[in-house]
Amino acid sequence: MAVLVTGGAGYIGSHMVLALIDAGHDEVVVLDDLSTGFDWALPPEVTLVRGDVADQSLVAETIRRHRIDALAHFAAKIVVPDSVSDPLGYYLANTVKSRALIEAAIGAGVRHVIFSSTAAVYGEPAIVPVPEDLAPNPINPYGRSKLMTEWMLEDAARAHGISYVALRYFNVAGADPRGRSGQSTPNATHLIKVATQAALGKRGQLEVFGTDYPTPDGSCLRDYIQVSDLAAAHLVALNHLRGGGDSLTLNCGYGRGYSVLEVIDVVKSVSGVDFPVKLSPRRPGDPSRIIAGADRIRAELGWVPQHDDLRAIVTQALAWEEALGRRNLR
Ligand SMILES: NC(=O)c1ccc[n+]([C@@H]2O[C@H](COP(=O)([O-])OP(=O)(O)OC[C@H]3O[C@@H](n4cnc5c(N)ncnc54)[C@H](O)[C@@H]3O)[C@@H](O)[C@H]2O)c1
Ligand SMILES: O=c1ccn([C@@H]2O[C@H](COP(=O)(O)OP(=O)(O)O[C@H]3O[C@H](CO)[C@@H](O)[C@H](O)[C@H]3O)[C@@H](O)[C@H]2O)c(=O)[nH]1
Repeated sequence: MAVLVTGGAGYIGSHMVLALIDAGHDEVVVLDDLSTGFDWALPPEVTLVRGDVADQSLVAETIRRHRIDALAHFAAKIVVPDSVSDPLGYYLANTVKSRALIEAAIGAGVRHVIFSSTAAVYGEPAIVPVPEDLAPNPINPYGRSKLMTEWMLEDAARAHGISYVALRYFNVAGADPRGRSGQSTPNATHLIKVATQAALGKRGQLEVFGTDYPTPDGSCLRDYIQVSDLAAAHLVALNHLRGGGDSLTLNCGYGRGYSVLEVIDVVKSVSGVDFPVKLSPRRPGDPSRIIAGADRIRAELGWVPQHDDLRAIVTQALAWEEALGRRNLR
């Protein structure tokens, strides 16, 4: 059996590839256009097909040639504020291209799909921690573009007899504890990444986007999940589907929120650097608080996180950022 990982050269996808290799799965094939990913992030035993997920003939040929039964679909555009300024670009990348991929994959014989969805489908939830059965209500084009793909997958799975797990990731952070991969995107916008860059002097300061939210300290609350824990959730989802399990939609988070200001304190404490912080206006598209209802994935898949520790997550992110500096990458 073989798995096709779209976006496998990216941050989270590369950790999924490592998890599959570590688990001894027969064959791992990555489809990636390297728009934000890196071929060097892939171990040598992986086959990289460089191309677009919407190239249906490439997708079909790849699936048939490698006898792929399962698709893990990570490839996407991922920056919430960019989706506000370029909504049509996000609907193309995350919705239209996913439609083409799903169609080609089902046509070529894929039986199982794991989809990278997002907490952004909930928007500004009335309940936190947010349970999966709360009606989605995204407040930015990124969340909408992903929700539409969840719906396409649900409908296509029912019509064509395949099974899927849609994993709604909360805020993904940290790096492979063995130092093999991490968040490498230049000009990344994610808080922990940006804060580690500020601590290492790669950025002059860190901006806090909004201090007037209805939260205890006025900054936004997020649920930060460690990236290898998230990859492990994909592995148990894959085993569930291959074992004949039903389609599922599951949150991936720890069920606890940290404010932006709390995260900054931890990065300062772990790094020992009191980098400059600027209090700035709100960023477009940001919900004030988003925390996972985290019970269902444990109950359905038996997933047990191993890295639920913000200090450890920050330590890994710092170590990876230093390693990137040594590789002369930003
Ligand atoms: N990072 C987070 O906190 C977070 C949270 C929720 C959901 N997600 C989802 O997780 C997935 C992976 O995110 P990431 O943080 O690893 O991002 P990333 O940018 O590091 O990875 C995306 C990968 O997809 C590739 N790609 C993009 N468009 C492509 C296309 N059309 N064809 C082929 N390859 C393409 C890129 O080159 C890159 O390797 C995304 O679907 C994202 O929406 C991420
Ligand atoms: O330099 C920065 C960067 C971020 N933030 C704030 O930090 C929080 C987290 O922001 P960020 O790390 O950019 O993540 P999100 O915008 O919450 O989005 C991430 O988490 C979502 C799930 O919650 C995913 O869907 C997205 O793909 C992923 O980028 C937000 O309040 C931001 O305003 C700052 O204050 N300063």
